[in-house]
Amino acid sequence: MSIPFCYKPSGLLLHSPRTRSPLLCNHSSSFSKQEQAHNNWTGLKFIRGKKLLKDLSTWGIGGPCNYFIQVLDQTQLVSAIRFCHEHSIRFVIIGKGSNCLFDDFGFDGCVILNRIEFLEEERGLYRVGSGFRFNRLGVHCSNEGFTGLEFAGGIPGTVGGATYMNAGANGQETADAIHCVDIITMDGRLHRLSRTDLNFGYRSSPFQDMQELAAITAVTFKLQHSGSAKRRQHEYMERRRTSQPVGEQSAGSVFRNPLDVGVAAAELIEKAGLKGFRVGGAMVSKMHANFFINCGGSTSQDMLDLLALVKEKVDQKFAVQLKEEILYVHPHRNDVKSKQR
Ligand SMILES: NC(=O)C1=CN([C@@H]2O[C@H](COP(=O)(O)OP(=O)(O)OC[C@H]3O[C@@H](n4cnc5c(N)ncnc54)[C@H](OP(=O)(O)O)[C@@H]3O)[C@@H](O)[C@H]2O)C=CC1
Ligand SMILES: C=C(O[C@H]1[C@H](O)[C@@H](CO)O[C@H](OP(=O)(O)OP(=O)(O)OC[C@H]2O[C@@H](n3ccc(=O)[nH]c3=O)[C@H](O)[C@@H]2O)[C@@H]1NC(C)=O)C(=O)O
Repeated sequence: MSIPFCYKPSGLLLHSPRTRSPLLCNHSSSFSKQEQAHNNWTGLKFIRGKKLLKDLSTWGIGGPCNYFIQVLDQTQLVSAIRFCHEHSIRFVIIGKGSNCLFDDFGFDGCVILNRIEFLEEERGLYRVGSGFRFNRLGVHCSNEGFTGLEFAGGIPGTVGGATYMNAGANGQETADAIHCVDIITMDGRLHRLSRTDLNFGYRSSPFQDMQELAAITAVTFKLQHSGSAKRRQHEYMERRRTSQPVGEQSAGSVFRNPLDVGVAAAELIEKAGLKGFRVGGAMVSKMHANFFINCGGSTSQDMLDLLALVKEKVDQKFAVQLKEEILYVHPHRNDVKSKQR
């Protein structure tokens, strides 16, 4: 199946979460007892009010979500989305939570944790579940002598997250290796989108603006043979270990590089004298200035304040307006701007 038109990304707001509201139904939840901790729905077990988002994010920040469900295959994912539709519950799909800032107030909708992890391979074509670890895929393909995903080694996200963000490093991007993407739309239908119909950019994908998208379920990558892929993957991993605070609680780069300026966000932040700068438990990494660390006990507000302060200082000093790469998931609303200062 394919969607017969081309999705074009418009101006992106990467700091704005695409918390998806159910489009079809409008009746209220059938759960009468709010204190009920678990619910079964067509065999799926929803955890109510007890799952802490800090345990689902690499930043280690975030309060409880109203509903939580882990899905292991596409059928379960469709059922979970249908459940949200039928009970008018907003939902977000997350992978490793390596690019998300959750709020201490949590999330009043449903968090769907994507664990669709299959891998099918045939002569350079790798069809992978969107919950498959991107790091593991990069190492696996490079070890098998295929080039295109060497940069994925060391990236903490999932294949779905990497496709959604068009993750990149070391001059390679996820989009360059994509052959096609399988998605579920909000009406519950499955579609296969060919790479030629998808416009990607630096850290941008058509999925970020696709109103009818419910979730990416699988991605097929087309890779070429290369005798040097394994060596390159090792080099990239070593470079990452020596330049990024790998063992600390972070969400990778917090700002996108301002391509029009031609200077990395990290360099601007360092030159503004902000390395090691702290707000509460949140700190600009002393190792890499575009990584913000939860040094222990950072609240979401600490991190939001640090983001705002760094933006302000860089703007004052260099007249450059940094844009977030990370996604802030607002606890109640789709509109996050009111929360950011
Ligand atoms: N280059 C590097 O070193 C690093 C790169 N990263 C990148 O950050 C990204 C984070 O990946 P990951 O941790 O898995 O993502 P997250 O769990 O952080 O999810 C982030 C957002 O991506 C969207 N998303 C994730 N999975 C899916 C899916 N299957 N279908 C539709 N939307 C989805 C959702 O957006 P919404 O809610 O708006 O729909 C979600 O809120 C990756 O691109 C990763 O490679 C992260 C750290 C370091
Ligand atoms: C970590 C991420 O991706 C990373 C990816 O791992 C690396 C490696 O290729 O390249 C990007 O970082 P980056 O642009 O900061 O790359 P680096 O090579 O570390 O630094 C760029 C430049 O900034 C300078 N730099 C870096 C860190 C620092 O504290 N100070 C500084 O001045 C470096 O000297 C270099 O001249 C991606 N980030 C973005 C926003 O494009 C992520 O997306 O989460």
